[in-house]
Formats: sequence, C-alpha cells, structure tokens
Amino acid sequence: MTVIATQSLTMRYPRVTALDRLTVDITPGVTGLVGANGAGKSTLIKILLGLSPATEGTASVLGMDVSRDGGAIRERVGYMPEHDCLPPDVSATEFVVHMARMSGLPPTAARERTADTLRHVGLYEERYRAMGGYSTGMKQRVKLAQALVHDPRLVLLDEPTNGLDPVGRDDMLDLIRRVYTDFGISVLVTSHLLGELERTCDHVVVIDGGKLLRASTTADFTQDAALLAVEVTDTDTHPDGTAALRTALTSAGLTLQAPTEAGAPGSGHLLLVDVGAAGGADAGADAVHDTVRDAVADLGLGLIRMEHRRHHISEVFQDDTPAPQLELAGTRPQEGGSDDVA
Ligand SMILES: Nc1ncnc2c1ncn2[C@@H]1O[C@H](COP(=O)(O)OP(=O)(O)OP(=O)(O)O)[C@@H](O)[C@H]1O
Repeated sequence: MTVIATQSLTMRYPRVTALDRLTVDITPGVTGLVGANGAGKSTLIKILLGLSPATEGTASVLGMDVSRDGGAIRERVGYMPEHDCLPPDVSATEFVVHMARMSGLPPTAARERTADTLRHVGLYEERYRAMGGYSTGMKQRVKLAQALVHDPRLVLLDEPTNGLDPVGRDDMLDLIRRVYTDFGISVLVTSHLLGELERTCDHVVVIDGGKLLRASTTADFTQDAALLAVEVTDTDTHPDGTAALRTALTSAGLTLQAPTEAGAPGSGHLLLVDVGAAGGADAGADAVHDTVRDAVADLGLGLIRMEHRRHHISEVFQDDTPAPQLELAGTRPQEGGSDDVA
C-alpha cells in the first residue's frame, strides 16, 4: 500500500529543473524527504497537493491523481508550509478554528477539534494569546495544529524544524512521531538536515537537484554497517593501548574504521570495529566480541567500553555519495562515543 506514488515526475521552470523524473513510492508511516536547499522538496509538496501542475510524469496521493483530484486530496491531506504565514493579531484558537472551518468542519466540531489539536501540540495554555507574540517554536506548533485539525489521513510538513533551537527541534520531532503513533496519520516531513530525521522517520527519501538519490527504510540506512566501538586504557607495558589493540585486532583479521567523530574529545581513543564485515549475523557479531575481548585480555589493557554503534544516516550517505550537495550540518556530533549501547 502506498500513500504517495510518483512516476517520472518532472517540474521544469524556465531556468531550472526542480524535479527530474522522480519515481518514488511512499508507504504509511513517517517518511523523511531530505535534500539541500533548492533540491525540489517544496516543489514536490505543491504538486502532491494539486496546487501546481507537473511538467511531465504522474503522481497520486492516497490513490488520487494530483492532476485531477486536487480538491479531494486537500480534504484528506494536511499541509504545514515552510514559511511564517500566521496573522500576528489573531490568537491560535481563532486561526485554527478558521482553518478547520475552511476544511469543511461545522462550527462546533471545528471548535472542539481545535481545542484537542492545540492541546496535542502543547499550546493549550497560550491558545487565546495573539500569535504575533509567539516564539518560533510556538508558531511552528500552530502551523502543525492547523495541518492536523481536520483529521487528515496524511500530513505534508515542509521544514517543520526550521528556526528551532536543538531542544525545540527535538520536541517538534517527537511531536511529529506521535502524529503517526498516536493518531495513525502518515507523515511526509522535509528537512535539509540529513541527520535529524533518523530518529523520527521509518523511511527516508533523499533527493538532490530534483533527482532521487536514495529511498529506503531508516533501518536500512543505519544498520547497513554495524560497528563495535571499543575503548581501552593505556598501561605501562602499552603506553598507547589503543594503538596496541588496533594492531592486535587487525592481525586477528578484523576490519577497523576511522573514527567518524575525528576531532571530538576522546575520538583518538576510540576503535570502530566493523561487525558487518564479519558476517553481520549474530554469530559473526559474537565472534567479533570474543576476538576483541581476548585481544584486550592478552594485552592486559583495561576495557573502558565495548558497545554497538550504528552508522548515522549522514555517514552512510557520505560513503555512498562522495560529493553530495547535501548539507550535513545538524547531525549530532558524537562526543567520542555512541548512542547505541548494546
Ligand atoms: N515558482 C518558481 N519559479 C522558478 N523557479 C522556482 C520556483 N519555485 C522553485 N523554483 C526553483 O526550483 C528549485 C527547487 O526549489 P524548491 O523550493 O522546491 O526546493 P526545496 O528543496 O524546497 O528548497 P528550500 O528548502 O530552500 O525551499 C530551486 O532551484 C528553486 O529556485
């Protein structure tokens, strides 16, 4: 089952091809649409909403053809635009009720749904204040609320974390995840930050210059290459314990990767052992653990940690695409460690 399907979708403006024969199927769940600024994300959203006709190709949303059924699509799909579009003198309640009425809800239902939705996005206390005085995070929440108020089956969120600080971004990403887990509403969320959707999305679609670079489940992105992060102490016999262990593990036939967080505190002491190269299966991983444990014991080093790491999306992507135009900022720098502890 697909919620969005495009076939050779192309959008040409006089000077630029914003979408270039894009063929992609998006299934229910939370899908991240990632691409640098100008990659074609907003253009795709406008076509999917039936607001802008494609030059070539076809697209369907919830089984409806975007070139014919724009009105019906917009009844069932919520849209959170990228830019600030909120009237400053109006309260969140007034605005979201208005948007609910525009979507066809009767007055009482519009008021009830507005209260529920604003509570859901965490804006209940401030709902009667004029939005001109809201913080960026609050404005983003109102934009999300108006996309959800008519109980759509799918929401298209254009850069919902724009302008938010790291905490606000995390809160917004949690909220987006819950749109699907709590309400079963599928989400297509765009970002120019490759790393930030990793935790939130079931699937990731990466586009660059309007072309599809890769579409797969987030797990496929991140689990392709399992790594074991190992950190050991130095001893009198081995003043550089890390170097001694590196030599021992290489001689034992294991593959080591350069620490990706080079420059981060402590990164020089971190060995990343490729578990995938040992077969990837549990048996292979167990053999790698045993080899590392034995090598550490033989050298008489202290084992500070041995833990599983998965690649972050951005790292996988750098491997696949040597010269991407993607902005990789926003991938959380690792402080000499991992976020996936075995
Ligand atoms: N109405 C338009 N007329 C001409 N060119 C356009 C128009 N809309 C978008 N473009 C161009 O199409 C390309 C894709 O733009 P689009 O807004 O879809 O990218 P994006 O991935 O959403 O980036 P951003 O996050 O910066 O909006 C860009 O080169 C942009 O300049």
